[in-house]
Amino acid sequence: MMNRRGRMPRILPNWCGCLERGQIFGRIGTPIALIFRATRWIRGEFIHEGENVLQVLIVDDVASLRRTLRLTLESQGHRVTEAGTGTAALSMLGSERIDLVFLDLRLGQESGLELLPTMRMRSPGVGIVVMTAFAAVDTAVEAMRRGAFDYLPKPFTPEQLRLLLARWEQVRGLQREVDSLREQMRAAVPELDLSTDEPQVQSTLDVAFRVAPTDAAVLIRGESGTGKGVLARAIHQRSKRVGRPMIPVNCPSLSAELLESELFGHARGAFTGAVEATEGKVAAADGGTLFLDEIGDLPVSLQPKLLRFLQEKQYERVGEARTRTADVRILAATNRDLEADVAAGRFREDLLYRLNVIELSLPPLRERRRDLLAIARHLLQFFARQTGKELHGFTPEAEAAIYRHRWPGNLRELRNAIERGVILTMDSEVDLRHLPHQLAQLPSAGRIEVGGPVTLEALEAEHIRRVIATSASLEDAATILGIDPSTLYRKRKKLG
Ligand SMILES: Nc1ncnc2c1ncn2[C@@H]1O[C@H](COP(=O)(O)OP(=O)(O)OP(=O)(O)O)[C@@H](O)[C@H]1O
Repeated sequence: MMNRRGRMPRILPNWCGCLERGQIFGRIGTPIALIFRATRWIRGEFIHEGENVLQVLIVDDVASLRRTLRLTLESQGHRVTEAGTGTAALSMLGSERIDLVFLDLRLGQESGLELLPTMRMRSPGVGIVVMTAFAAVDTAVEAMRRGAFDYLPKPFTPEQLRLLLARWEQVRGLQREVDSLREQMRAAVPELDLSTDEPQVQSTLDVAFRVAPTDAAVLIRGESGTGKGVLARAIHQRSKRVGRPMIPVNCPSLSAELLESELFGHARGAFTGAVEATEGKVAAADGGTLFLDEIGDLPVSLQPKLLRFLQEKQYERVGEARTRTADVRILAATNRDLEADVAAGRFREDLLYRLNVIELSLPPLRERRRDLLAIARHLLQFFARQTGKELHGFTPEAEAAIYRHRWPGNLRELRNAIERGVILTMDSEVDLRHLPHQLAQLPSAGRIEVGGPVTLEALEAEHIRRVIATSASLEDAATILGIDPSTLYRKRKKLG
């Protein structure tokens, strides 16, 4: 392998082995580290400060071994601190920023293996590499089981160490990427609060979470936008398959042929354009969950194949005779009347029975009056965080309008409306004028109810608006409301 200057690096001797025996660097450790670094700089291998520089803690009861490792690490550009006991190591982990720990498994009377879980608890993101002169596979396995990142047998060469550090850098990079993607997801998708004050929704959630850990097929029914996909994910997250993927398949999005290939995969050359073999979503969901959205739109020709897969866990790729198996839990959702589809011959009855071992039903939002404002406020705070705005909530008029609207698009429509409101407002509240115009239309009679989940302010605003609308003058309205006309004038101005 060539270095950055295009020269072949020399094979490095086993410095660590020498050092363990010779101890010659004990008194002149730092100058030697500088010479090491200068040599590496001349050879074009210099590590810039701040770039890939790790903060390393060496935990070993033998001072000479700590020094040996320290020299090698410092020569590679890293910063090192040392601890001779478990107690000292734990206190450093609690007080300093440490990226990586080299932990000797034999710490005098203490056992590094015993210390490992406490270290991880003290500093969850830290990487721990265990070292021992008594290299044994079972100790290594046990150390990894307790959360060690890697295992380094003693003696080791600088090259072994360099490879290990490079691997740690790679893992750290991936972890950072995962964290940043998670952050982006959190920003894009509201942290969903499934809690509810509606008894019907609560009993649906109770059943959902009771069946979640089993492998039973679940059919979720509800109008479009009622949160069927969200409920499916919540079930998957509470199942024992949570470490494996949940793969969604949108049944109406493709023709029967393409959907079959999307589900079960195809062999190379199975049809025009099939230049490569694909494994399909069933295989991708092996060990996990397959979420079949809009199952009512599954083409009739595909229904027997899905039924067979549900019964026998077996399938074939398109254009291939070989039978394959996959261990997949099926969750399905529909907004259609599947019984009517069965009666009309559009959906197989046996497939319906297989799919709805457990049936869950989500009501439309217009039937979740007790939850409506709580969900709206939750979404407002989510979008406020996302846009960096500090919002106190909705104006009473906005709340009244949210409460009386029928929400034909259900939670999806509500989410979009609140997002729009948060984006448009320049004040500390979201007002009716920031919400979609449909919400500003006059209420159909009786939508806002005394005793409903609505604030006093919203109730007052609605009452004032209706009394003014049906009174001949402001004075008449004030008389009906039992307040001074000037007070009513002020309130009316405030209500816009
Ligand atoms: N409890 C909730 N709180 C806030 N928003 C929610 C909630 N449940 C669902 N949503 C939002 O509503 C939208 C629709 O949800 P989802 O896709 O799960 O509905 P669906 O019933 O599967 O819709 P479709 O039938 O059209 O596929 C999504 O944007 C989702 O984030």
